[in-house]
Amino acid sequence: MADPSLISLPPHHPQCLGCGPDNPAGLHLEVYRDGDSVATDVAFDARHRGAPGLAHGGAISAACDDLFGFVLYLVQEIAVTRTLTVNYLAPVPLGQPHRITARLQRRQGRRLHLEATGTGHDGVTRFIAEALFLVVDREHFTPHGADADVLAMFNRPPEHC
Ligand SMILES: CCCCC/C=C\C/C=C\C/C=C\C/C=C\CCCC(=O)SCCNC(=O)CCNC(=O)[C@H](O)C(C)(C)COP(=O)(O)OP(=O)(O)OC[C@H]1O[C@@H](n2cnc3c(N)ncnc32)[C@H](O)[C@@H]1OP(=O)(O)O
Repeated sequence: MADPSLISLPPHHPQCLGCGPDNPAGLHLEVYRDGDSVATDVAFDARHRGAPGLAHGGAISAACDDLFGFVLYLVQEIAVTRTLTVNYLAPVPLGQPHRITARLQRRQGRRLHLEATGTGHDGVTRFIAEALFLVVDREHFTPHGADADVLAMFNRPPEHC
């Protein structure tokens, strides 16, 4: 993503399936903030194959889910996926870059309603996603090993995102 007005966001942690640079099985998403939205360019490869030549729906879903996890930086809340719905509008060919853009659609108390769109560089929108994330407290994660540094990233002032 070459636009210098976009702000790079840090990965959730180095081993994250979606964005962790040190996860050998990961998607290695690099995510940017663009105003109230977040975006990533992803080209699914042979590791993400579903039907021959095409991306697996689960890989697409994982990319959307992880990107929604970056909207949390803007909302400044810690939340987890309760529901995730992907509409697969058209097959996603391997090796073709797609831009996924996500944002908060609305908030109702603990409920964060999120939406995303995945569009190829050819201009074709091939998938859209909606998710319900529920805000949780830090104790949701701490028994499983999340440390304070990771958790603090979700509560930084927005100007630092
Ligand atoms: C996302 C990142 C979070 C960051 C955390 C920070 C550090 C962790 C370390 C690193 C993170 C790294 C990577 C992850 C980043 C991104 C990945 C993408 C995100 C994920 O991959 S994340 C994993 C998958 N995810 C889960 O592992 C969740 C498992 N699940 C639960 O842990 C519980 O399920 C929980 C806590 C979610 C809720 O449990 P609960 O008991 O607190 O809440 P409850 O069920 O009572 O619902 C409360 C209110 O929501 C309403 N409600 C419920 N369902 C509804 C529906 N479908 N439609 C409309 N309303 C609904 C109810 O009606 C009620 O409403 P009311 O309050 O008005 O009564």
